[in-house]
Amino acid sequence: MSHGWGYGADNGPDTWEEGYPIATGPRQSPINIVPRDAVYDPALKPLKLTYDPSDAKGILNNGHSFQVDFVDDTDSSTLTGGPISGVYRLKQFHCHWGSSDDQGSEHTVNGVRFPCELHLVHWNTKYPSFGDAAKEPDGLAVVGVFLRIGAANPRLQRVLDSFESIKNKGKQSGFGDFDTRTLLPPSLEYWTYDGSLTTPPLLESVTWIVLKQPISVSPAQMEMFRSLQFCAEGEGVWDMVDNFRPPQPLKGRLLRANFK
Ligand SMILES: NS(=O)(=O)c1ccc2oc(=S)[nH]c2c1
Ligand SMILES: [Zn+2]
Repeated sequence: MSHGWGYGADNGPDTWEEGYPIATGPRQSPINIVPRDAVYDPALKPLKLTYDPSDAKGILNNGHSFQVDFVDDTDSSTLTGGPISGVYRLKQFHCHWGSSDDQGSEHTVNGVRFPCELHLVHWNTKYPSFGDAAKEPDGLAVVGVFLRIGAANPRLQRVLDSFESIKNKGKQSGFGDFDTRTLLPPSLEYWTYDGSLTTPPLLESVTWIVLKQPISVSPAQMEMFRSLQFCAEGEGVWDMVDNFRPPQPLKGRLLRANFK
């Protein structure tokens, strides 16, 4: 049985092209963000993120990251404005992180890697579902937030505290009443570009919205991310770390900013 994609030596990002030829496509993510190359676009609207805490459903270890899933059958948790048109619903959030504090993010800024990157995944309600939207060039919008080492972040703690119940792949537990808005930094200034999912199937359906201002995370909190496991219970010990895809070629794409 061919093992699935992952982040190991024999199934990591450099091997993904075998199963997913789009890996070398024209709008792959992540990218290295070079602020001086970003074009300020005054037509870009401010982001409007409206999240209902009661939409939080559960938290899952999917073998690649953890993800917090949301009820998405109404417009109660949405993203509007910014570079997108229409209404996108919050589906899930997850993170990517490193084995040490000097790596872990997927996007980089002037080549600088952050220890962790948060992704808030939304789908365009002009399509019937996330799965349908993920196949469309304007189907998804992911808000990326960098985490940088600093003071412990109390807003993260509720997520981190749930990790002991989802240590291994396939484990899930309830995760209700969570105000996702509290994870965002004070400033919603952003860069935006057309990209893709950063994990297989690498579909080129994502409008990326990467916030300029990071949020904080402490070294001890980063160790809690690293307590998760890639493998299922009883299948050995394989710390869930370095679950990030490195930056991909920009291939002539425009990077815009909603700030000067
Ligand atoms: N890392 S990411 O680009 O935000 C992202 C978001 C949603 C996804 O759904 C599948 S399947 N793979 C995904 C990757
Ligand atoms: Zn992601």
